[in-house]
Amino acid sequence: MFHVLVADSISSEGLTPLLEAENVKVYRKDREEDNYNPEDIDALLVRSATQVDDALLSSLSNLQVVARAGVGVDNIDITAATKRGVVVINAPDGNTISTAEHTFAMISSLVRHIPQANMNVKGAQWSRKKFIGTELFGKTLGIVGFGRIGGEIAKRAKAFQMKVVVYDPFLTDTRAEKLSVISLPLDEVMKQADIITVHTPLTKETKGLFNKENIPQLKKGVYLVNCARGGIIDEEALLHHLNTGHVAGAALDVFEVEPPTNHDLVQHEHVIVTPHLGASTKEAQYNVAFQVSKDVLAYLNGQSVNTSINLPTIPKEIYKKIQPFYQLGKTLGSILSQSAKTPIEEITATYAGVITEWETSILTKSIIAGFLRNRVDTTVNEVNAATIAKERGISYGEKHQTDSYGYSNIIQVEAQGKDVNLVVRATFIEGFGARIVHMNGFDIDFAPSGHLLYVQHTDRPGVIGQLGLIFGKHETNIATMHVGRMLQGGKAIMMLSFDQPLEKVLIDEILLIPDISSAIILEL
Ligand SMILES: NC(=O)c1ccc[n+]([C@@H]2O[C@H](COP(=O)([O-])OP(=O)(O)OC[C@H]3O[C@@H](n4cnc5c(N)ncnc54)[C@H](O)[C@@H]3O)[C@@H](O)[C@H]2O)c1
Ligand SMILES: O=C(O)CC[C@@H](O)C(=O)O
Repeated sequence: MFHVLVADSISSEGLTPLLEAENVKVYRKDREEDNYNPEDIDALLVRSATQVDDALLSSLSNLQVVARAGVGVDNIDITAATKRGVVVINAPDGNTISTAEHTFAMISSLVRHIPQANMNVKGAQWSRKKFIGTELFGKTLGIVGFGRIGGEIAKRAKAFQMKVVVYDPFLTDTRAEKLSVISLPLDEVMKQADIITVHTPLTKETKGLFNKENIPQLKKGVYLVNCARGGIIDEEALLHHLNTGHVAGAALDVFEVEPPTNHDLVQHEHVIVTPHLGASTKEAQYNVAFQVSKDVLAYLNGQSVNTSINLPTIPKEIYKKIQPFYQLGKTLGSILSQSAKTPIEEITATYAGVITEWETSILTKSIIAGFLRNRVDTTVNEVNAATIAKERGISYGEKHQTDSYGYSNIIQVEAQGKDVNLVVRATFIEGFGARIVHMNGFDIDFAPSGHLLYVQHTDRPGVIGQLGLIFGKHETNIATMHVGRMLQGGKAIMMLSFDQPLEKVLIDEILLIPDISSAIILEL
């Protein structure tokens, strides 16, 4: 049973996939009767109210996934989550239309002074002259950040017969052409626009993108709109230039601190505000809740997710094909980790055959995760494998090759250290399962699962007999046995499997056999 905690106010209808799943129990933080143990929580669902910081992540010690029912993940410490192996999911497009519509409502309200006029009439006044507005028709709208929301705003602006100029360093000419907008450098947008609306995430680059120094470069009488993230337009700078009259007015849905503490700005007669309402429609809240619920359920059930922030996204049809190799990758990493008795500095994964047609980086991460899992005391998975490997000074890489040794697919993993060089090669056979087909120079054939013993010995008569005697004495039944050698009478290996874990004392006895050089227990 998976335990899911819904920490913020999230649409109940949108949670249906989780509420109806038989293997999920949903707790709502705001429902006193919902008692839960933080250490049992597998998945956490939030909007923007809950700060998912390292302290919260550490208190939810079993957490596998955090889902943000919305776009911005700035309330989630992604680095901390990644380090802890927690997958972060969001719902990138469920609230696009609502936010674009809200922005457009803000723009219209701003240039026609609707909120101020509304208050005027409700205050028993009738000041018609005071509220002379500006038409949108023929004006230039500057959109800074031309992603999903920016694009929807452009479409609406076109319907109002506005000229649209945009700035986005990652915008392709094809998309600009498709949406009939003019892509310009930021300083040009700043010079030309009568109204500027920002739709970027809040990053190091976009924090204070509009500031005290550059706001005077905007057209005198410009209108500024921020329905993205507080701080993209510096609040102090905005207030200053509203007071100088350079900025005619501003519409703000988001603030540097929420609820806002800059009262002079909020109360300014040319500023209109809403309490972060961009995504607050029934439709958007249903969409984002439904999207993340489906993804959380999929992730908990070991299926692929559509929109993870810190996990490579694999299309569903590819995921189905790749899944057995993904498990095999973990197993190969684990075999190497258990066989290497000295430090490993470099791991190389080589892929051949059909798998080279797919994205193999996730398989490489699963190998690294399998390798590290036995060695570190934190949870390691494909999310944090790269970070932890780097911390431990282990570099890794991957190659594709054409020679697949006669198999339809091959994964080979090589682990190198100062005194060690280990190689394991495996294949996955549809309907039959995974097989290890090569180990450290020897061709062999065994299923990599269960309780195994990997023995290196000299190919001489009697070695297997002596081993058999030791197992017989300890009443330990050998389930399967595979032998590989290069030359008659030369070095050889054995892979034995057992029905239960092996006792360490048995290994000490085996190592007394003169022709056996090593015996390593592998638990897979
Ligand atoms: N007010 C709300 O309730 C609400 C609702 C949804 C989204 N948002 C916020 O709106 C913003 C945009 O959302 P979206 O869904 O359109 O995201 P998106 O990722 O589709 O678009 C963001 C765009 O910003 C561009 N960008 C990044 N850095 C830039 C820079 N330095 N200068 C110019 N452009 C830059 C990116 O290239 C991208 O095209 C996000 O911050 C999101 O959190 C707010
Ligand atoms: O949860 C909300 O209402 C705000 C969402 C919005 O800021 C987002 O980034 O998706």
